[in-house]
Amino acid sequence: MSVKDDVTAALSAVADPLEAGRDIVAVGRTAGIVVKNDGTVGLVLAVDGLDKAAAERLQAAVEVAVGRVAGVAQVRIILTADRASGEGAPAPTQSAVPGIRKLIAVASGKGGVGKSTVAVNLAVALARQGLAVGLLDADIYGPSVPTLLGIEGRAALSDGRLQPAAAHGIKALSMGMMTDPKKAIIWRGPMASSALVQMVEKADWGVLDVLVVDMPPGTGDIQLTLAQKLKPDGAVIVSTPQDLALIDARRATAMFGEVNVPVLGIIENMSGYLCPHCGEASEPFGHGGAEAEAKAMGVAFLGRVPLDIALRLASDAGRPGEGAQAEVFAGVARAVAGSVGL
Ligand SMILES: Nc1ncnc2c1ncn2[C@@H]1O[C@H](COP(=O)(O)OP(=O)(O)OP(=O)(O)O)[C@@H](O)[C@H]1O
Repeated sequence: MSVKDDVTAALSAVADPLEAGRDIVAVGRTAGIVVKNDGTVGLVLAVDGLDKAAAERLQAAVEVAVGRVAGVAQVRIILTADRASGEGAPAPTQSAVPGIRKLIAVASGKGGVGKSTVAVNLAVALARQGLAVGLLDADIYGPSVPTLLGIEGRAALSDGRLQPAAAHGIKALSMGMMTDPKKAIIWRGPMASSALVQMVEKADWGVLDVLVVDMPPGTGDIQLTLAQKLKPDGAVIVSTPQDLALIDARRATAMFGEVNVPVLGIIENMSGYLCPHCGEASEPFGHGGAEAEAKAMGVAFLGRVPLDIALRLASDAGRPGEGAQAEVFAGVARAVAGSVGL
């Protein structure tokens, strides 16, 4: 038997607090069991119908039962209160999607500023910090996450559910894995945003600490609808130092403000040029513009990534998390995780 089977068996031995004679697996309180290589087990526990004390007792019972299974080093339980919860029920600790604790949008006011590069490297850096991470490439105009992660082919379906691909320690789904890359598809606004919301809600992500969503660039209807429907816990805005990009970054910040999504901060990408030959840094577009803009808007400045040919080459080859910029992304990941309470 696998560790997952043993975990399920252990859960089946926990009595349901409401339905006498039945266990918590039989009544459907458990879902999304994942077992990681380091022995961490994650699962979703529905505590609807229970008051705070009963929910805490059940959580403790599950922790003890699963913790006793051979091969389990750590147990992570995500509580959900899906069905109408009574007064005093615990506040949900996850995002609006059961099984996904936090959702972070990576956005930019305009295209081509390196939003996808940042989203992929941020996701990989978060995973290196021990978090279970998913990445949704919601960029309908130019989905680049498959290339950036070195993923080929279409997404698999199992039991009618889309299966994210595993790469570089994260799970990923992309619009580019839905269609023939050679065929252009024309999405009408509402169609695109509802397809994307379904990819968050219906795909088989398992239990995630955080889902990073690489948003479509810009601040139009699709972006606004997505931000409204996905209700991210926070947004990271990517900008280059040029004035025009900064005006768009301001628009993107305002758009998230409109739908009450906190902006976690701004990253200045292509900030200065790192000469691959002499290592000298020059500044064709200036630098520091995004930092000043962040200050003016009262949002955090998360860091700057220079124009680095090594980063572009690694990105094109599907090898994120390499080279001199890995440290910058690790710092951004720590700041972002901290600000959403991960
Ligand atoms: N800091 C950087 N140094 C060097 N090249 C970079 C850097 N950031 C991004 N690039 C390169 O710039 C190009 C555009 O980057 P990316 O696809 O991430 O941008 P985007 O904002 O997501 O674009 P889109 O408008 O398609 O969404 C890619 O070739 C990428 O490798």
